[in-house]
Amino acid sequence: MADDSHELGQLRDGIDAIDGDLLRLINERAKLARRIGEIKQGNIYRPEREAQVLRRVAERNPGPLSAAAAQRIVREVMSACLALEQPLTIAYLGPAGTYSESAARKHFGGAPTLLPCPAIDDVFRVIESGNAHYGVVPIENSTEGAIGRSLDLLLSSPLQICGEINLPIHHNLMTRCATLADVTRIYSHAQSLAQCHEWLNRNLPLVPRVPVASNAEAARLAAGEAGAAAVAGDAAAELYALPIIAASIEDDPNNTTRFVIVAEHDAGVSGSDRTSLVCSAQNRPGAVYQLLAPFADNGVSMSRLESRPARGFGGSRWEYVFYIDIEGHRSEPAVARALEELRHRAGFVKELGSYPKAVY
Ligand SMILES: C=C(O[C@@H]1C=C(C(=O)O)C=C[C@H]1O)C(=O)O
Repeated sequence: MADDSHELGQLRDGIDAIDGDLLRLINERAKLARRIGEIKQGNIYRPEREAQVLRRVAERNPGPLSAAAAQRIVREVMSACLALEQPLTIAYLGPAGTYSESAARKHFGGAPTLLPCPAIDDVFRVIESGNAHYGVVPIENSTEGAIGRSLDLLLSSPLQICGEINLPIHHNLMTRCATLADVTRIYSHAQSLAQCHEWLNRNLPLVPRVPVASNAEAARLAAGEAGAAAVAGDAAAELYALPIIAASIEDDPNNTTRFVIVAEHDAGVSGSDRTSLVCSAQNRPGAVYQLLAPFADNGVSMSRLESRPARGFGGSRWEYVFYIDIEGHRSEPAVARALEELRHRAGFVKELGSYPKAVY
């Protein structure tokens, strides 16, 4: 016992010494970042540089910490360093406690001020009016498909995409009830109820499901009403201090939502990038094939193709617009050539931005 405590004491002295070194080094790093901030003009935040830093952390990580754990730590260090250069305000689809908030924190860390917006339209508006630096909006869900409003706004807004965030979506059942048997109604967003319907059918088949505006709103209601439960994420449980009585109840364990970061500019080259664009095709045979040929001809991979009704865009001439994600940055020769050829073929092309692929 005495030896044990002697060894523990030595180990803790070792940890204290390392923490001292870490603190000194982190502050040295912060001074360099601050100096870079003084030299840089305009755009302070560099998504491509942050992606490179995080990728290198995974490549060089000697363990035993997992690459993801090491990346989360460095993400927070960068977040704090960037705040010294420029305190950021990030708009997101609120209210507080939503998955959009979790996505914003995952990407920007703890330092920025987060500004919850009541609708996706408001996220675009506050950035356009200069009341936030960047915005986080959902763009597609692996189970439910595209988020139409975000696609429509990207088409009509001058904002660009400067980054993407993949967030695994884990729904939890949270309630003040002691057991499942005490739950008399379940609040959640309709999409989340749909994503958990097998679990709910199995475990709470007779309990009414009440769709509400957001998962965070569901948690707020469940916190205040006896017998009520909510299906929502960890952030909502924490915000409303609701005990989770069943975790990860989504039917598809790989359920993931992809978010994009919108800003006045897109990002520079990081070495592993994606480019998003939207274009129109006429409603005639072979039109879509014609549109896509420049990518194949230039060896550019396409990672996503989504069509949407043109909805008054471009008069009645175009029936559909196509949202296309390709691999590579618009400044890379093969991508630039493919885009140039596309411009000759499509009635309309809008580049939505080039940005680093999500790192983790
Ligand atoms: C330090 C810089 O500015 C910011 C902070 C970074 C960091 O802490 O590593 C990286 C990119 C920028 O968002 C930089 O441009 O290198």
